[in-house]
Amino acid sequence: MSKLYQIKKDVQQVAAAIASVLGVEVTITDDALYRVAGTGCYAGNMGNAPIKASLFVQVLQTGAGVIIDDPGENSVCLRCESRQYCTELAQVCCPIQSGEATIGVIALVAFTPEQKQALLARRHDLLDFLGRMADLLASKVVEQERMAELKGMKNQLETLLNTVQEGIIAMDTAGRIIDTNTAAAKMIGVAADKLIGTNIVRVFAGLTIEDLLERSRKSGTGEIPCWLQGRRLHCIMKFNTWSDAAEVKGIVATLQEMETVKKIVSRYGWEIDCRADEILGGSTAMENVKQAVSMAARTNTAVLIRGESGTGKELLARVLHCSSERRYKPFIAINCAAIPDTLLETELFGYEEGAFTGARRGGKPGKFELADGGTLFLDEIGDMPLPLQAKLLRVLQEKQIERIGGTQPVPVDVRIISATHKDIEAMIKAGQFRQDLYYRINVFPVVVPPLRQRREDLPVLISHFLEKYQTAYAKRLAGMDTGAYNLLLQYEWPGNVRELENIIEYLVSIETGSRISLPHVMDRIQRSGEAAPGDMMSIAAAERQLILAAMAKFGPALEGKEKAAAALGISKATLYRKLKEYARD
Ligand SMILES: Nc1ncnc2c1ncn2[C@@H]1O[C@H](COP(=O)(O)OP(=O)(O)OP(=O)(O)O)[C@@H](O)[C@H]1O
Repeated sequence: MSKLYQIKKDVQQVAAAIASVLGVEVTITDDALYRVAGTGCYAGNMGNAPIKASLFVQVLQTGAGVIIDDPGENSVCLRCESRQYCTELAQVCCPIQSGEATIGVIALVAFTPEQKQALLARRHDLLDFLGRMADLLASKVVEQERMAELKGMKNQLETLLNTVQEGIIAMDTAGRIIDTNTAAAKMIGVAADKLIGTNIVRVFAGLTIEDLLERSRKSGTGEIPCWLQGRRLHCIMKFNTWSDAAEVKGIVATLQEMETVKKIVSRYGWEIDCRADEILGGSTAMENVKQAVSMAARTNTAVLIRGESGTGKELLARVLHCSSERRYKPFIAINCAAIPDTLLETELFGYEEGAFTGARRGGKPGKFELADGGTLFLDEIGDMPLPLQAKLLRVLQEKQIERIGGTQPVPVDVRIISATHKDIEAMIKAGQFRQDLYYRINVFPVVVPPLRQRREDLPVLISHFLEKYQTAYAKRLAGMDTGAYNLLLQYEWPGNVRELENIIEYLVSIETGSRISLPHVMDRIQRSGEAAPGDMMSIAAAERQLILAAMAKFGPALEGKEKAAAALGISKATLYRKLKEYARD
């Protein structure tokens, strides 16, 4: 489609205006010689086939205007196919130029002697006038091209905005919505065209204009509470301003639904690195624990995991979550002992804006809301203060929470896994733990025995952590001295698997020789014991057992003692001193 054809309405208007002012007929063709507009006898003959007038061809080729007073006879007309039917008496022809290109021809035609006289009398003025009309049409073409370009850019931008998952709302500085993408309209539940013109503070009831301006000045992010026809829109909003020179012209808000944020956290934060075979240990005790976890994963009931610190309670809780139907939803963990009592309530249940002095703008969701649809792991539940135990019980019964300072209950669907190393039954007797809460959280009990009661698991754990930390420290060791290995097997492990993992990491990191040696192990275990004085006996006992085993193997003779000291990696003097101590006991 030619450039002139795209503005054919304008072209026809110009043709009609010229004809009525000058009293002659007008015809306008495009650069392919198709008639785009015409008056009088030309009016009904538009765009069917290219016209064959050789005069128009010449104007298009030369880009210069022509006046002829003898159509049919003029030398230009000699090549014209319609020459013998030509009824025209005079013509003034002018090219229509757009930049360097000639995009059409505009012509005035006289069919009567009066028209011819009028035309020829003012021929040069008329050529000049036609030149201006041609310029007018050329500028219309440019305008049309710009409009098409702008429309293309607008479509591109709209597609872009509607492709992003975040909601986007543009507004003026008074909060009046100017534009919005489909994601925002969908989140709010109102059609985009209905939102345009509405003030944002009418959509988000908790927002004021002052608040909006302050947030946008600081490019702030926060939750905006919002109730839409009884539905709570839980989203995170970020505000930015846009300016023209130094003046702020408007504000853009981006919205993300909490549900989406939680899905991302859940997907990328956890789902990918959690597998049931991460629980190591083939002892009967551990096999029973693994079986219990896999059974609990098939249910939706509350699980209470009990065991000493470092036995792997959190690991079991994560594996349980990942093996359950909730695996694509969040797993949120909170350690009730690590957070001061006063903060624990807000951490669990969240708060609304203005709930207390210093409360964050827009409020904050609690762990219950973040875990919605997934699992909440309440570690060290035995440390939860009594008043909060009562509130937790109510939430578990009613399956809804109320943020601190909030007025509306928020429904939550959360599976609870709790863990403790405390003697909860004794705490119940002492009035420190609510019995009714205990029944609620202990529907499915799982007990993890301490490492010292399942020593069969030690070899697999030792070799796993050795492998893990050799890779981490980019080292390759030839293994471990027998004495060192035996000490690890005999030690009491009061800190359970966590302590074992820490010690092996330390041993791998400091070892400069090819094998992990007994003195390093003894030294490290000794220091571990110093941190927990109650466990000193177990280290001493392990050491005694080792030395006596070596003596039994190599015999009490001088040579045997020398061999035992060498195998244990200690000096003969130390061996004699130790043996003297044992003899005194
Ligand atoms: N059976 C196991 N197999 C492999 N790794 C384990 C095992 N048990 C524990 N671990 C590892 O030991 C470390 C401590 O485990 P975790 O934090 O789960 O213990 P916990 O009982 O929850 O401790 P706490 O009561 O102190 O919170 C983690 O690095 C965990 O991966």
